[in-house]
Order: sequence, then C-alpha cells, then structure tokens
Amino acid sequence: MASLHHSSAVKAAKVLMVGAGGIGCELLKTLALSGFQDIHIIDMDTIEVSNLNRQFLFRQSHVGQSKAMVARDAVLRFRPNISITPYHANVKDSDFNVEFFKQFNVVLNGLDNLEARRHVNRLCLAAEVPLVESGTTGFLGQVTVHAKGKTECYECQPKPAPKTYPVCTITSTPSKFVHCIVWAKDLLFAKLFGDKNQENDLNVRSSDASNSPENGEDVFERRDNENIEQYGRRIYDHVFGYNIEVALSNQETWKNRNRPKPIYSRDVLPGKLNHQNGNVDKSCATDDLSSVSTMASLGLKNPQDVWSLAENTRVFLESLKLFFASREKEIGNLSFDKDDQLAVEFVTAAANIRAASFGIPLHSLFEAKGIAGNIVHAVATTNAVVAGLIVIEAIKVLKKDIDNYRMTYCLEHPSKKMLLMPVEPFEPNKSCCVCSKSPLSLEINTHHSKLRDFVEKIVKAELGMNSPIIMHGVTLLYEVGDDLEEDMIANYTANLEKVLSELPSSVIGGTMLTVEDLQQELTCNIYIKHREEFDEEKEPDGMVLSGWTQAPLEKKDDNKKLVGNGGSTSTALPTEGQKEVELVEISEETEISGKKRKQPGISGDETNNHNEIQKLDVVDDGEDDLVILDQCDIDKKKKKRLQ
Ligand SMILES: Nc1ncnc2c1ncn2[C@@H]1O[C@H](COP(=O)(O)OP(=O)(O)OP(=O)(O)O)[C@@H](O)[C@H]1O
Ligand SMILES: [Zn+2]
Repeated sequence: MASLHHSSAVKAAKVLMVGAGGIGCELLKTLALSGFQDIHIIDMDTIEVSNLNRQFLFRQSHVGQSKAMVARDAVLRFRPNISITPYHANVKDSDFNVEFFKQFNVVLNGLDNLEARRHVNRLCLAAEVPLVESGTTGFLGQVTVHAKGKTECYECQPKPAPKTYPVCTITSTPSKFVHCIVWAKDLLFAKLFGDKNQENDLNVRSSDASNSPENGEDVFERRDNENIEQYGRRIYDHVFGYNIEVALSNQETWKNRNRPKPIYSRDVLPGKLNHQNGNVDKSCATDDLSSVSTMASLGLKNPQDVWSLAENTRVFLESLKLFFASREKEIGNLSFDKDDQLAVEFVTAAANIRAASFGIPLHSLFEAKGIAGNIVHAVATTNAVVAGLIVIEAIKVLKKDIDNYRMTYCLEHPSKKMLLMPVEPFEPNKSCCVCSKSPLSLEINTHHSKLRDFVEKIVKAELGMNSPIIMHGVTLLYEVGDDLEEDMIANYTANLEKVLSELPSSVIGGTMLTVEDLQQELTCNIYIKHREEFDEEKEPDGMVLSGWTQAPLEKKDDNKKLVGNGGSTSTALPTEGQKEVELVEISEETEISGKKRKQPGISGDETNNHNEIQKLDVVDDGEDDLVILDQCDIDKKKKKRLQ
C-alpha cells in the first residue's frame, strides 16, 4: 500500500465508480485506502435491510437512504481529506453524457445488470476513457479491462441467452421445483395481481359451470358477492384441482410421466381459515406494506422450515387475503419482487402446492425465494477480492501499463492450485458493432413486421439503445426526445404502427437503415434482408440480427508469457452475467467462445480435475431472468421474457 500512496498517478487521478452495492462498498474503501483522492460515485438505489450483511459501509439506521451518499459519508470518516462526490441517480440519465465521462481518467463498474453495463461501455468508448468492469456470483467473479482500440470492449463478446423453459413444461408437465416457481411467479401471481392486459399462458380452460360461467367471465376475477376466503378457495380449487383434472383427461400426456394429483382446498383444510396467533388484523392494519406478512399472521417463524401441504394451503389463502385486505390498490400493477415478503410467501405456497400435486419435493420459503429471485447468495469475500483486483487494474490503467492489463477470473475450486486466473485481454472484435462500428444485417419480413417491432426487439432489446433515432438515408423514420414538436411526435407514433415496407421511405430488402443513440454516441448501420418465413420456435421474434455476435477470429498471441499467483496459466472463463455456462478447467488448449487459447506449460496430469467440466449457474444479472419458451403444440409459438 505504501508505494501506492506515493504514486502520483493515483493521487492525481479522477475516477468514476458506478454502483455502490456489494462490490462498490468494498471498492470505495479500497480506493480510499490506496491513496485515491478524487472519487465520484453514481448509484440510483437506496439502502435495504438485505444489503447490510455485505455492504459494510451501511448500517441499520441508513436503511432507505441513498447508497452513494451514505457510502461517501462512511469513507470520509476514516479518510476525511479526500474528495468523494456522490450522485444518487441512474447512470443512464442524460446528465451523464460523454462530456461528463471525459473528465475521468478511468471508470470502474460495480453494477449488477447488463443494460447499465452496456450503457457505460458505450459512454467510455465515446469518451475514450478506459473501463474496468466487474461482476461476482457467489464464489465466482471477474474483473476485465477495456480500453478503446486496444482491448476488446465489454460488448465484443456475445452475452449468453437467458435460461429458457418450454411453456408446456411450466403450464402442464413440471418435473422440477423451479418449474413450479416459474408457474407460481410468472403465471399465477401475474394473473392474480399483475397487469390484466398482459398475455398470460396460465391455463384458464374450463367447462365447469361453477368455475367458468358461459358468459365468459374470467375465473380469476373476484365476484361481487364473494368474500376473500371464498375467492381464494375458488382460485385454489381451480388451479390445483380442476385444471389438474382437465390435464389428466389427456391420456397421451401421462403415458410416460407420473400422473399429477388434483388437490382441493376442502380436502386439505376442511374448516375456515383460522390464525394461530390471531394477529391478522394487526398485520392488515399496518401502514408499512413491506411488513405485511402471512408468516407473521400465521405464526410461522423459520423461513428455512419446509411447510406441510396444509401449511402451504393456509399461507396461500392467507397471503391472497392480505393482498386484498391491505394492498388492494396495488392489485393490477404488481410484478413479482423478491424483496416483497408477501409476494414471496404467496409464490412459495403456490409453488409448493403445485409441487405436491406433481410429486416434486417441497421447499422452504428461503429456498423458494432464492430460486424465484434468481438469487445466488452473495459472498462478501468474493466482492472484496474483486474490488482489490479492480484497483490493481485501475492503477495499471493510470500508469498506462497496457502490456500488463489482465482479465482476472475468480474460481470456486482451485485450478492448478490457483483461485485467481489472470488472462491477457483480447484485441477488439472486428465485427463488434459497438467498438468497431461494423455494420449489421437483419433478416425480417418487411411486409409483416412493424416499425414498433423493430424498435422494441432490435433497437432497444438487442442493441441496448435508450434514445434512438432511425434513419433511412436522409429520412427520419423515428426519434425520441424531449424537444420534439407535436406534429413530429404524431408522425413517429403513426410510423410505429406501419409495416416496414409501407413507411414514408419504404424499408425493403436491400435497404440500409441507420440507427443512432445520441447519448451513447453510437451509430449502427443495419442492412435489411427481406425474409418471408421464420421458425416460430427458433426465431420467435420473427427477425434475426447478425454480424455482431460472432467471436473475433484472431487471437492476440498464443504464446504470450503467462502470469499468475504462483503458477502459469492463461484461459478465458465465462464472461460475467452468464446464466449457465460450462467452465472448462485448464487444458492444453481450451476453446472459449469459438476461440482457442493455447496454454503452454500445463500438462494433463498435473491436476486431478484436469479437463473436468463444471456446470455453473451464474445468475447475477437481475434482468437476465428465467424465460419461458413456447415450444409445444398446445400453445401459441412465441418466446417471452418474464420478470
Ligand atoms: N443504471 C444504474 N445506475 C446507477 N446505479 C445502478 C444502476 N444499475 C444498478 N445500479 C447499482 O449497482 C449496485 C449493484 O450492487 P449489488 O450487485 O450489490 O446489488 P444490490 O441491489 O445492492 O443487492 P441485491 O441485488 O443483492 O439486493 C446497486 O447498488 C444498484 O443500485
Ligand atoms: Zn466491442
């Protein structure tokens, strides 16, 4: 440390940290203790109780306050003479433009989602400021360095697709608890408490008069004359009883599968719902919605207990009741949130009852919450190690020590007795549309697809643009902005509903579209190829973008000198944010992302687990959520991303 304090590069540096969460708290502390004197922090969040176990700059009394502000105050207490400038804001706000980024010598990311990471990557490229990027998932972590024109950018490598499940597995033939969780969270919870206009694959087929009157009434709507318990029991009997009976009537489905068992609430819980500790009224009366809890009202104390079917039934009915009794205004607008206790209780109970019906082992609320929230429990030590590595790379950046830049991966199990694996960075990917401005091509049915589809699925979702402008030659087809005239807004709104070939400047096969985001200073040229047909299963968006996601063809140098903590190795491990990846432990020649990196000096018999392939579940990006993928005959063919 002492030598760092004397480094003029460190002292003079102005650094921007984005994210003051698990990694960010560690990073800010390490920067301050390493002699950095001018640190700016952006974080849009406030402190939650669940942050306190690892975000050690925060205390119980800070809950609800800005992370960036509290982190600054906490560090100034032991480093009072340095300058820390906090911004309680979203890094995507327009204030944080290229000019803002240009004032920094290096940007350090401690973020938790792909969208923000991509945005910062683009601003760093535009401002020509090096970026040190990071991520952790449990024991796994990595730190990567990105310098325009010298190393690959954050987006040079394709990001993995989120985990998908066929819709029929979720709606009809679950075989794992996670299938029941997805059903409870993304179908049942969404149906009962979410936006009614959203498409939902929850099976609502019903011919039974009591469940589905001929007038087409939605069985999930509460009837006028129904009290909450009657409503809850009707829903329960419909989804766990009646729907299962309907499913059983299709003999073909169950030929090679275990038949599920219909469950009716009267069989599990014959009497009226009663409260073990009788404090339901108290929990209903509270003003603090986050404290409304079925567990409290039913006297269930330990979230790690696995509830019986009767307990799950009680929790199901009680949490539904509590939603109506104390959160009725939110009904219709709710989406599942892992930090919403009542939502987690409802989803746990619903998933468990479904699991019981399908003969799948039941799980505790603690486990169910982890699965539903895609939670891999954070390991404070990994965050601390990663923060240390960020500072090491930041110092190399400041000293312009490019030859020693390293991408470093934290492993869960030692490989060659190493838990940290440093790798030399790749050169920029020449087909990356972000840093190499390489043109893209889009196969699309120009007679069927609307401009809106193109904007939502390609420009926003795939290209990650926030404020796009779309041009065909000199004709502006679409634009987002605060200063637009009313007639322009009306024009663009009308354009959104037109199919591409019928736009004022017709977009057909052979057209080159230019898409630009002024804030990110990113321009992409997209060559349009008209295609009539798409495979609904494999290409559910009805369009295919290519030209960018390929891995670079060339590698920097196969025989570079190796670096490491006590050993010599060089391999590229999964990029952060990957959901389920194969981590290939060191081998003579490891193929990653279509590239081969040779690893001289490593022989096959040096480790027991040589060449072993570990399956890892890397799920730290909140937005890379579970996805239901339609692929069965009973359902419409489409793909959905579910929150
Ligand atoms: N667009 C953004 N702008 C500013 N800050 C962001 C943005 N996206 C994410 N962040 C911040 O990045 C930090 C990431 O920290 P971390 O991964 O520890 O997540 P967390 O929200 O603190 O914890 P958890 O998700 O486990 O409850 C968070 O504090 C979050 O507010
Ligand atoms: Zn790139």
